Amino acid sequence: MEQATSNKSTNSFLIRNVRMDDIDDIIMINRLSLPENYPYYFFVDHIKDYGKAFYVAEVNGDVVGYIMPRIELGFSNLKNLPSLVKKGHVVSIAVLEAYRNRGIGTALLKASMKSMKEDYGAEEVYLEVRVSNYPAISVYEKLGFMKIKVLKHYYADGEDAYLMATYLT
Ligand SMILES: CC(=O)SCCNC(=O)CCNC(=O)[C@H](O)C(C)(C)COP(=O)(O)OP(=O)(O)OC[C@H]1O[C@@H](n2cnc3c(N)ncnc32)[C@H](O)[C@@H]1OP(=O)(O)O
Ligand SMILES: [Zn+2]
Repeated sequence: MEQATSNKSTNSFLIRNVRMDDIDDIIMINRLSLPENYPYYFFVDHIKDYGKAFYVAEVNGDVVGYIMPRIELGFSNLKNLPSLVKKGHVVSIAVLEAYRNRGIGTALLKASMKSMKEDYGAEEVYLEVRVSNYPAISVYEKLGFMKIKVLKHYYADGEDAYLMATYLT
């Protein structure tokens, strides 16, 4: 009983909108989790411009994950249209290793996708992911993303990316 209660509390997390004072935690998580890193102002600009769809995950008051999005006007990745559409772009998502596989990444992405649609009017969402990144691809597929095409040598080390996209409904 005691054990069950404590397990439950260690596995619970909170998803909330980003604040400017989360930035140092986000940069730390980004550097620990991914080889794709960005300058400080890049995070500041995304918090300022797309903050409603930018979320962090907290466990016991500590930030342990983030999703950093952007909203763009561009050609649809899903339909062959001559006109431009509003698209959410997942620039970066990461959860500290010790907190993975308990639903945090899925919850961050779900929250951001909802805001992309409801707060920014985006019709679809896309991202790039390393072809070898099975955990990330499984999260994206679970939320309806499809592999649209392979972007050859997309990453600095030469690895290919999948461009993945889905409708925001
Ligand atoms: C656009 C981009 O940013 S692409 C780069 C994505 N980020 C990274 O790669 C950074 C390092 N990775 C991470 O931070 C995390 O793994 C994330 C953000 C991708 C996922 O976060 P998590 O909190 O672990 O996600 P969550 O718990 O919701 O789901 C993980 C899923 O991966 C699955 N998984 C774990 N390991 C593997 C594996 N080796 N192969 C296939 N699936 C796997 C789990 O089964 C789980 O799916 P399920 O819920 O259907 O069982
Ligand atoms: Zn991208």
